[in-house]
Amino acid sequence: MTSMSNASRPLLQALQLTRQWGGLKAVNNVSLDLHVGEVHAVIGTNGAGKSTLINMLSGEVPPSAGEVRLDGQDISRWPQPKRAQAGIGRSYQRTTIYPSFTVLENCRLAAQASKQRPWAIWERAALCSHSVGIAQEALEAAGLANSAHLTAGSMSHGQKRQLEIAMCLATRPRVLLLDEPLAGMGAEETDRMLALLHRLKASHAILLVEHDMDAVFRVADRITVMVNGQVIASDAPEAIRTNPEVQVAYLGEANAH
Ligand SMILES: Nc1ncnc2c1ncn2[C@@H]1O[C@H](COP(=O)(O)OP(=O)(O)OP(=O)(O)O)[C@@H](O)[C@H]1O
Repeated sequence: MTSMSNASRPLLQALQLTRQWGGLKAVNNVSLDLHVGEVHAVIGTNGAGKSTLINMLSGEVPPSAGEVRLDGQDISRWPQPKRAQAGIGRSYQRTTIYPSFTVLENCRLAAQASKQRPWAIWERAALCSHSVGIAQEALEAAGLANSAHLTAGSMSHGQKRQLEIAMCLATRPRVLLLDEPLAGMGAEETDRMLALLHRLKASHAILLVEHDMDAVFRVADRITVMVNGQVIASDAPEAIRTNPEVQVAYLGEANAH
């Protein structure tokens, strides 16, 4: 079955989202749905508005117009921490790990930061066994259980990106907003990450912004194509591959490089 037949209620929805920077509409009237069980990829040329779209879904950038709904509830005015509490997790293009801490410590800090426990600042961090438990679960899910005691800075680029996903999982999200998780990865690291995304989609709704087209077509259940802030197509991968407008606007250009 393709995503075309997905009749479940979307977990996260963008409804006619627009973000204007001065005279530029970086995101222009974009609507899309994220469902548990699906990887929904958003592709487009540099500056198409993909990161701005993610930032509006995660709460880092307020929309100029339109709505974000979680479980049918309008969360457009919720700040980023409240959205994270409600289950919207995201990874960034840049690396956000602490290189001198261990893999487990990085994950535990992410777990702790996501909880509203103002008094926790007085606890010895290592004693916070609840967070350690969550961190270990996240490392297990991300395939890093055996690397828990490595110093994060000593890991390969691919493992660091896996750690970022683990840190995101440690916040116990239901939605994963992933901004170029495959950037700079070799073939083997890419395979590992795609297998991870495939596993995670069973229990998460995943939005994937990614430039690696081969990878996108391997893992996505639905692909939305953006050009100059607007959606020009949103469909199952095979329909996107053969869509003439997409080929002219994007895939042709991508193939030409
Ligand atoms: N804070 C900002 N202030 C002004 N303009 C911005 C800001 N953030 C993004 N833009 C502009 O909005 C447009 C969309 O940028 P965005 O980063 O969302 O694109 P993108 O599709 O993620 O690009 P890339 O693939 O290069 O990451 C670009 O023209 C960019 O210069």
